[in-house]
Amino acid sequence: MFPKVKICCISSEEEASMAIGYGAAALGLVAKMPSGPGVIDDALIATIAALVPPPIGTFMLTSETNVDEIIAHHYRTNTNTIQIVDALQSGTYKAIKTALPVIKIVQVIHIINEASVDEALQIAEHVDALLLDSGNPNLVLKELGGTGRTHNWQLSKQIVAQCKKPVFLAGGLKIDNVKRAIDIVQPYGIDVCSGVRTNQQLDPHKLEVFFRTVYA
Ligand SMILES: O=C(O)c1ccccc1N[C@@H]1O[C@H](COP(=O)(O)O)[C@@H](O)[C@H]1O
Repeated sequence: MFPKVKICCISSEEEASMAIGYGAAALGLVAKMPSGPGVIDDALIATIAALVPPPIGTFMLTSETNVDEIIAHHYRTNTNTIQIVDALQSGTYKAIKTALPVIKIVQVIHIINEASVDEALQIAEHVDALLLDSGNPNLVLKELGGTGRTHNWQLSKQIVAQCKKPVFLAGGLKIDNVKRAIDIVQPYGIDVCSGVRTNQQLDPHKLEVFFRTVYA
């Protein structure tokens, strides 16, 4: 089976339409971050999300780590999915589910070393899906995604093999490496930002070739 494709860093209604037109199953809308190229403001996230038809997923990427702040952030953007890009510092996933029962929760795990595998498998029990990325939340200026870098796919492969929830693979995916990444990791979905952009704009040619490569 082919993986679902999530196109991230959507920055306008036009980019949303283009990504959906080429076959995106989900769109990523990046809110305020400590670093990264894809950030847009909450009002624009809400505007784009409201225009996206079902069953397309609208993922609001939040760097909030406090559950009350995450819930408040959701109410400002109203996407159907919350992608949490950093580790929870206070509160529980259950509290988010109780407050927002129909909203899907996707937790990002930044693949750093073998310990990331245990972290992923433990957190998977509490969320709807995982997304494996290449950031480093331990840096002084946190990297929470949008790095354009790949990570150790052997660790991601271990997570997919053992995890009972859907797993998206992200981090530096592009036309030249996406097929190999899929063959190795066998993810439920793949997620791309910089690999389908030119000068930070969504590039229709790269998108077309990317989808063709994924579905080959
Ligand atoms: O793009 C950003 O600005 C960003 C910032 C902070 C967290 C996540 C961000 N984007 C996400 O990062 C992944 C990987 O991006 P890339 O393909 O390596 O460029 C992507 O899924 C975006 O969702």
